[in-house]
Amino acid sequence: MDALFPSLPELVSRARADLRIGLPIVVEDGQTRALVAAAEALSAPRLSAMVAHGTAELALTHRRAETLKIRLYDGDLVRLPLSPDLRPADLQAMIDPAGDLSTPMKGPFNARREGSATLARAGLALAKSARILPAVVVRPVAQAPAMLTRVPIDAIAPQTPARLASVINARLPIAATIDARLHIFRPNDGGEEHYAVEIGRPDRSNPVLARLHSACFTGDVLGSLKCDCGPQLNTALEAMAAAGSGILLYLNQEGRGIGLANKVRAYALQDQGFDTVEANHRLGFDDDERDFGLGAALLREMDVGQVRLMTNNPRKVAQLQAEGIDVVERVPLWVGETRFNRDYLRIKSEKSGHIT
Ligand SMILES: Nc1nc2c(ncn2[C@@H]2O[C@H](COP(=O)(O)OP(=O)(O)OP(=O)(O)O)[C@@H](O)[C@H]2O)c(=O)[nH]1
Ligand SMILES: [Zn+2]
Repeated sequence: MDALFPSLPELVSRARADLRIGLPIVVEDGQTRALVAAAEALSAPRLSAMVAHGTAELALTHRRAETLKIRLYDGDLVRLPLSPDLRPADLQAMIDPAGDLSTPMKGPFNARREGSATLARAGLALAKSARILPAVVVRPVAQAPAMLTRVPIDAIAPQTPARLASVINARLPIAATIDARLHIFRPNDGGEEHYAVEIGRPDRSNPVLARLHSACFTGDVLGSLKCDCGPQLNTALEAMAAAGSGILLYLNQEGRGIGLANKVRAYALQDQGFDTVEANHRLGFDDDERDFGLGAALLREMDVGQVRLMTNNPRKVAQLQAEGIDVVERVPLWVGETRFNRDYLRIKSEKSGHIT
């Protein structure tokens, strides 16, 4: 029978789906457990039920805490006590920076010092991996309610990478070359699928011309002028076609790993005057939430051990090296500057260390 029960990665997958639809989950650390719900997705009746006992708290990342001027006692996060008469609009104002400038009189907020932040931290990690705002309502409980998904804390540890399996590949003639093949990879934790475009037949005994491209719906599909992703994608494919071979990994890490909805939230903040990094911070995210270990795992899956990597991002080079992929050369990829993305590209080199 045990074979029919959910594995830890499967529980995480369920938990992510539950959070996104506004259902609380139970996070357990030994005998300690709490209900955890995504603040963004909670309906008014569920929010009332979560805060009714007066023991619930709101966990926010240190990035959001900085914007709200909340003193940190837990290092990377804060826990704010929630009163039983909390109104949905007040919660919204704490978690969502959209109204920070129009209603700047929030607070002062005092974070909890007593108790453990372990379950709250796990809840925030899950919310990030579900691509929703990193803001969770946490309520300690003695017993786990039977109908809710229960996740042991060990399953949520960020150092537990998903295993990726090749699903299928097929020939795909594209504008850059007719000699291309599209590969689909699927993780075992219900997360996003990732793709590889293989151009020609790369010789694995030599360094392979490679690119880790992060999904950008606005740039890749709509031709947005706010970033350089579309031109980078096309230029990389054309360079591989010209060289006769190469591998472009298309990683579904939209918005530097925060998801499209949050990226568009960041764009709305950029409309208010914040830059790309400040916008991420106000939403509660770090500058870059991507894990390029994923790229290394896919390259290994495709039998590639050495690459000439097309990128301006030194983090990509460092993370691939750290994961055992030999980056023998960095090939710069500066294309697609427009008057709409000039500041964005400048901020990337000033704040994110991109090599110009
Ligand atoms: N959060 C956020 N993500 C953005 C923004 N603009 C573009 N992105 C995302 O950033 C990712 C592309 O990252 P880049 O920094 O252009 O490129 P890189 O992949 O880090 O580095 P290169 O290899 O040099 O291109 C894609 O996932 C885009 O969706 C933004 O303003 N905010
Ligand atoms: Zn883009």
